[in-house]
Amino acid sequence: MTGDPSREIIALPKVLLHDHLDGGLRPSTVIDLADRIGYTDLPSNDAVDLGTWFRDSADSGSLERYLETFEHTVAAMQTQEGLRRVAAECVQDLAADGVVYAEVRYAPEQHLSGGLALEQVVEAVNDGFRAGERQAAEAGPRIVVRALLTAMRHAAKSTEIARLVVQYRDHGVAGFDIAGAEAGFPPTRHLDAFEYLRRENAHFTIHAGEAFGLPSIWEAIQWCGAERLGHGVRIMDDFVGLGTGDEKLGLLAAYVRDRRIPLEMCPSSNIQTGAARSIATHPITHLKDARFRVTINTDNRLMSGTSMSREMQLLVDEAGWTIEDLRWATINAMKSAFYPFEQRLAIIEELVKPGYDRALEA
Ligand SMILES: O=c1[nH]cnc2c1ncn2[C@H]1C[C@H](O)[C@@H](CO)O1
Ligand SMILES: [Zn+2]
Repeated sequence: MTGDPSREIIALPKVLLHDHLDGGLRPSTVIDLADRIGYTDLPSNDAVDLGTWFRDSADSGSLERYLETFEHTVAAMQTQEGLRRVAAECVQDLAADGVVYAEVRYAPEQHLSGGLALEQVVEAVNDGFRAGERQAAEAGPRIVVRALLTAMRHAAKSTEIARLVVQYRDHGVAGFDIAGAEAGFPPTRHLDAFEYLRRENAHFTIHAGEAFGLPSIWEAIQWCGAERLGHGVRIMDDFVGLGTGDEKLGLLAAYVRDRRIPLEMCPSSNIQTGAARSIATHPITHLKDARFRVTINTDNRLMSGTSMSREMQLLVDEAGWTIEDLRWATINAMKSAFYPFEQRLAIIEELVKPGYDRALEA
C-alpha cells in the first residue's frame, strides 16, 4: 500500500474538514523547534527517521497509544513563534496538495506550558494561517483556512475553550471540537460547553464513534447537538443484516443519514488505531454507496504519513472510487463547512466544480 498520488489526483481541488495542527508538522520543523526550546526527548534528530518513527509508533492498533506520539509535537509548539511557523507551513503544505478550503483543529490548552495565555495561542496560530494563505496565493490558487478549537475530553477546560470560540468567531475561528481518548470520556461530560455554544449560534463537531461505538455517537448527536461527527465509523454497528442482502439501518444510522449529518472520515488514521482493518474494507465506501454524507480527511498527516491526495489515491486504488465519487465527497465537505453559505457556494462553483470538470474532460 503506497498510495503515491498521481498528478491528476494532486491537481484536484480538495476540501479538508478534519486535520489536526499538532498532527501535521513537517518532521524537520519538529526537530528545529525542539532544538530552539531545548527539548531533548525526541526519538530521533534525523527528519527521515523521525517521520518513520511517528508513522510506526502510531501504528499500534490503539487510539490511546496513537495519541502518545503527540507528546513530541505538542512539546515543540509552546512559543508564539513556533505556533506561527507550524500554522503557516500547514497552509503551504495543504495548498501544495490542492486543498482550497480547510478547517484545521488544535487544542489551545495544550500550548500553555511555555507561559502563553490561551488568547496568545489562538492569535499566533491565526497569524500563521493568514501568513500561509498569503504565501500560498503567491504560488498558486487561493486557499482559505479556518481554525477549530478543540477541548481535550479527559480535561476540564471545555467551557473556557468554547468561550474562546465565540470570542474569536470573527477572527478566523470557525468552531469547536472535543478530542482525545474516547472510551471512558463520553461527550456529555462537556454538555455545558455544547449548550453554551448552541445558545451562541456557534458551530461544533465531536470526535465520536472512533474507538467507542454507538452510545458515543448517540450522545454526541442527541444530547450534545453535534453538527458533524469526527470519524463516526462505528455507525456501521447500527446496520442490521450487513452482508446478508437484506440490510437495514437501525434508528440512529437512519437518523444520521436522514439529517445529512456529515461524517469526517479518516481512512488511514482508522487503520492505525484499529477502527478499521484496511482501505478496501473501510466503512467509508459502504457509507458512500448508502448515500451518507461522507467526507474524506487526513486526521494527522505526520502520524499517518499522508495527505488529502494520498487518502484519495488509496480509495481509488484499493476501494474502487472514481473521480466522480471524489467530486461528490468534496462537494459534501464544502457543503458541511463551518463557513458562510454564500462563500461555501462560491468555492463549490468557482473552484471545486471547474477543477473536477477539467479532470473529467482530460
Ligand atoms: O483521531 C483522533 N481521535 C481523538 N483525538 C485525536 C485524534 N487525533 C488527534 N487527536 C488529539 C491529539 C491532539 O493533541 C489533539 C488536538 O489536536 O487531538
Ligand atoms: Zn481527529
